[in-house]
Amino acid sequence: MNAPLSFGSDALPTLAALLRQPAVSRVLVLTDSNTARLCYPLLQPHLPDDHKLIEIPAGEEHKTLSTCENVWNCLTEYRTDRFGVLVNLGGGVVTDLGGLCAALYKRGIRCMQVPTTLLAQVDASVGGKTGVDFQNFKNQLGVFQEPAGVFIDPVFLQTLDPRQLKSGYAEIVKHWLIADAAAFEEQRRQGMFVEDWTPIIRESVATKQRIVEADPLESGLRKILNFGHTVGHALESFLLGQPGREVLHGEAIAAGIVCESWLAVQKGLLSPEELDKIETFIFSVYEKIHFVTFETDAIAELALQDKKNVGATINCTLLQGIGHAVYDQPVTLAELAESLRYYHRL
Ligand SMILES: NC(=O)c1ccc[n+]([C@@H]2O[C@H](COP(=O)([O-])OP(=O)(O)OC[C@H]3O[C@@H](n4cnc5c(N)ncnc54)[C@H](O)[C@@H]3O)[C@@H](O)[C@H]2O)c1
Ligand SMILES: O=C(O)C(=O)C[C@@H](O)[C@H](O)[C@H](O)COP(=O)(O)O
Ligand SMILES: [Zn+2]
Repeated sequence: MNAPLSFGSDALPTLAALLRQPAVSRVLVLTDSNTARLCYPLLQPHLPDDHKLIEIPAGEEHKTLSTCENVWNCLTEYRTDRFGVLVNLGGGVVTDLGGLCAALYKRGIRCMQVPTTLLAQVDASVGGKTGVDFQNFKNQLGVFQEPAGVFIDPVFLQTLDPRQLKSGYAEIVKHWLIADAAAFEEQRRQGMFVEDWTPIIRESVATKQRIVEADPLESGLRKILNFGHTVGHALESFLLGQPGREVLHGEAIAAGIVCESWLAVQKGLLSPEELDKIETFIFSVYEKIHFVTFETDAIAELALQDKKNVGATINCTLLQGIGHAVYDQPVTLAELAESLRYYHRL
């Protein structure tokens, strides 16, 4: 079941009321170095006076087990008991990592997600996937654990830089492509022009919640939420830890969307005209990610660690027409590498 979700200007007051209940022994707030500065001042008036702060460095490179250890050190030093509540205030790195820290500390304490990036508001804070990267493989360690609540207030987006907004937008586009052809068509016609994110966030969250509700542990249908991620994660992993070449999660997923749409055309699931619409739209928003052709095999091989695989079979989620996705579509390493070469040539 999806966690209770509170949206808009009600979100933080609702959180405040929950944190003041007697069943909460202590409130701990997890931030990264940016959200400590830019988002905590908005949350602070809603917190009990005796809350404690835990800060981690910002960035995907810190989404690791060693950062978790620092968080667990702090929880332990503050003598947090099982009735402590961890409030994760940040983007997807903080909500994923904080979710995992809460799930494992003393076999599980409650956490509340307060997402502060567009990406975390429409995707990462919803659905209970927690995790950290390991050996640069994305979310290699993690558990499914729903938070005690999700509190989405678009006010946090006011300080977010445009590159981060675009990164989050990729997951919105993914939701349209797998489940809402009409919304994709509307955005395609007007370009990425958004005056008010609020209705778009609401819609996107509702799409994700519907899918998660049907298959919370990803035994089937939920795999459609992973569209763009077989290639996208491989690309993100490949570039992670190469100074100056790192890309944001959503940027990698935008590239993955193009590659996997091309794969769908090869399998006769998507028409060339639909592929053209998708890639024209993607390139109207995102710059091309640079790699050289001789790197394509190495990038493709990283997909051997994808969580949708069974044994040596790489299972992709592909579009069967815009607005509809099918999961467990086997693809070969050679096909994945070819899709990257197609992207490279565009
Ligand atoms: N669990 C899931 O279902 C799920 C879904 C999608 C993505 N993810 C994960 O989410 C992560 C990406 O999340 P992200 O894009 O939010 O990145 P992020 O958490 O790194 O945040 C991006 C940057 O924005 C800063 N920031 C956060 N809120 C801000 C604000 N309001 N104003 C100014 N700066 C702010 C952060 O400090 C960081 O520097 C990836 O690790 C990805 O794997 C998880
Ligand atoms: O919620 C899901 O399910 C997703 O796949 C959403 C993705 O956008 C997200 O990036 C997720 O973290 C990927 O999960 P993984 O299982 O491929 O690590
Ligand atoms: Zn994603």
